[in-house]
Amino acid sequence: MSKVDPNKPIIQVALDILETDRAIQIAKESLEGGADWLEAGTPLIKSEGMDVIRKLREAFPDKTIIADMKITDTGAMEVEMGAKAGADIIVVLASADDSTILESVRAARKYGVKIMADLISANEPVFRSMEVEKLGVDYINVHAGIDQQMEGHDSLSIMKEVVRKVNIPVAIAGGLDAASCAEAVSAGADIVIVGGNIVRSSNVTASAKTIRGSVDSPSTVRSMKVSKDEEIRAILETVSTSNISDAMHRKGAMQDIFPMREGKKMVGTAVTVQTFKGDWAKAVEAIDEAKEGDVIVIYNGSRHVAPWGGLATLSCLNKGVAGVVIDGAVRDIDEIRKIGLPVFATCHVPNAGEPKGFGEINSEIVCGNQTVNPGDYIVGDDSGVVVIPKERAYEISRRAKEVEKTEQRLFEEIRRGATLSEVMKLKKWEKH
Ligand SMILES: O=C(CO)[C@H](O)[C@H](O)COP(=O)(O)O
Repeated sequence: MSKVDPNKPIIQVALDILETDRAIQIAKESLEGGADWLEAGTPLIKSEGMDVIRKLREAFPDKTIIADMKITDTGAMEVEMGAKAGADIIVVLASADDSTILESVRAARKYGVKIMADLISANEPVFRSMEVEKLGVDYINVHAGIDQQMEGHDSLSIMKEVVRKVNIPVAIAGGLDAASCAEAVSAGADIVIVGGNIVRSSNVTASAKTIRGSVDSPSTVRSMKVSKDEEIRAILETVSTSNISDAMHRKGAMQDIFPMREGKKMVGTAVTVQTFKGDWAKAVEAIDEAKEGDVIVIYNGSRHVAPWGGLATLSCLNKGVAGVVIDGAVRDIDEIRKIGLPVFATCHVPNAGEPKGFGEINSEIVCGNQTVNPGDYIVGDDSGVVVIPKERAYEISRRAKEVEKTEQRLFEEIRRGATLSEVMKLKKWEKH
């Protein structure tokens, strides 16, 4: 059942979901899209226990089921549990002690199941893959964990080395999408393990089909190399400020800053301006400093005199500035709305201040009660504005994308008729 045909790579869908009934539904939809193997993900097993394996076995009697138990100790006992619950393949951490791996392999032989060794966080993963092969494991998984992926790790380069060193089937996991699956298969992966990009999709079947297509015809998939900044901006264009706030554990949102025109998304890197009540010189000079794709972020601190209006907004638009955020007032709101550049501010008033020239451009400021440094990523939409420190922009943008994917799936379940409290299993997950 769990054989690997070298000419037909396997798609293993990782059911990293917390509830059995949702996991079974998503498993069905993935299989309809062309997935081959079903993995009970580690969070699913932790949430539901080994019973989830029994339920998956009952629902899918002929399918290969993997229990991603990430065994670190008591190998024999845990493999026995997985096998008796109905798993075909049980995952052991490659970084576990040799004695645990040996015991897992022995128990697997006794109960007629296979062992997959997961190289996640293993020291010297290529060398360890050869060692665990010798210890008798049946498959190797070269894996960048979800937290590691958020910081930019990927498993492809290590996988390319591992496939040259071992003779057992090699799986790859870690944020795979259609493009990276195609690349992995072309580089020799026998099994691609895909979680988020299938199970958190609003159309699981279509997403599994896309992966199937890329795995079966990898040469037709084009992947584009882009810079980190381009990647961050591209992700931030697709997520909301609410997704980002969730990803930052409710940090980063500016207080009392509102869109002056709704329906305008803004993504860019900060040019900061510290000014004083109504003094608009530095705010306007910052337009000359700003580059295309920057957001000018101004602390002005007055609700009664505006350091910004229609002329400055048009000047920004001409320079390709992505938007403006002002802790303070703006004026000419009708012109600003017509020009269409995203402008976020505390309020609007008719009074202009004076261009006195106090303050600074590109120093650390506080705007909307959030610290902003030059180069931080600023995102605005109808919900408000969030600041992402530049050092964590790659990680946070990717985490926000995961939040967005999870919400897409929840929206789909609500569209199908469930209530929010049902899809969230609120009662079950209330804090005790
Ligand atoms: O084992 C896992 C995390 O430890 C995941 O199942 C694996 O990384 C696949 O999920 P994704 O494609 O979302 O990374």
